[in-house]
Amino acid sequence: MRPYIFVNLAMSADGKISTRERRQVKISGADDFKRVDEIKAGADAIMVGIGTVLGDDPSLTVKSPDLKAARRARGEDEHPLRVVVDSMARTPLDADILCKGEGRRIVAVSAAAQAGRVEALREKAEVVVVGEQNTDLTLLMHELAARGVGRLMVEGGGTLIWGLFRAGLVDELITYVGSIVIGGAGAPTPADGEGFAREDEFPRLELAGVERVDDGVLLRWVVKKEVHSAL
Ligand SMILES: NC(=O)c1ccc[n+]([C@@H]2O[C@H](COP(=O)([O-])OP(=O)(O)OC[C@H]3O[C@@H](n4cnc5c(N)ncnc54)[C@H](O)[C@@H]3O)[C@@H](O)[C@H]2O)c1
Ligand SMILES: Nc1nc(=O)c(N)c(NC[C@H](O)[C@H](O)[C@H](O)COP(=O)(O)O)[nH]1
Repeated sequence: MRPYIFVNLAMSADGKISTRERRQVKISGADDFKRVDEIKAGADAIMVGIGTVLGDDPSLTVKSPDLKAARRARGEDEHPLRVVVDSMARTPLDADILCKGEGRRIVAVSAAAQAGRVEALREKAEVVVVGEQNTDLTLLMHELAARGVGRLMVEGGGTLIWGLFRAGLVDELITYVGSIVIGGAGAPTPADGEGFAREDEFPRLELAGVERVDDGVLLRWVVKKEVHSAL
């Protein structure tokens, strides 16, 4: 059992999700940010990697008062459960994701995380320990499903997104392509990490939507499920 997992990100026309110094770039336009708020409000949980927390300090809160009221009317917290994948428990205790907006938080660490840091985080969030060195994403998804998470939105960054693809955990990829060029050989992209090397490893996608939004393009793919040859 695991949640339905959809990745939503914005990238420049040349495929970067931030600058080579990992500085956040406003890529989406007003309409796309509004769409992001809507899908965030419709999610049970929203997830980022620790690199995004350290780089952007996002709160991952729902912005629209109407959307927050609709969540409350459904008996839900104003904001989705916020999840940080943080193998070594490096989430700062004053991070916006832990401090801004009411609602539940989970920090997912590995057994290798330093005990003192884990204990300190327990004051601000539920800490889930899954995996030895690296947070085990598959086990984490079972933990989230066990807590009632049916729809999980992943915002990034590139390392986490590649890790999710490698574990076969992505059901849908939504990419907003903005009308800027960022460049930089080392600038983060939607899927970083180790990367796939062999053709037969590449996740295959089915294009489910193409839409002009603001001054860019919104692409929606459904990830094809591997068909294991019947042995
Ligand atoms: N444009 C966008 O839509 C968007 C969205 C989010 C983040 N970003 C950008 O992405 C950059 C951050 O990306 P990043 O790759 O540095 O960091 P990240 O957010 O992907 O976090 C990486 C960390 O998360 C943990 N982690 C990630 N994958 C894991 C896995 N498979 N198993 C276990 N632990 C895992 C590890 O601790 C790892 O160090 C920032 O510059 C941020 O601005 C852009
Ligand atoms: N969809 C999208 N378009 C962008 O142009 C951009 N830079 C991001 N980056 C992802 C980052 O995680 C979000 O920008 C934070 O979620 C905003 O921070 P808040 O949650 O509002 O605190 N995401």
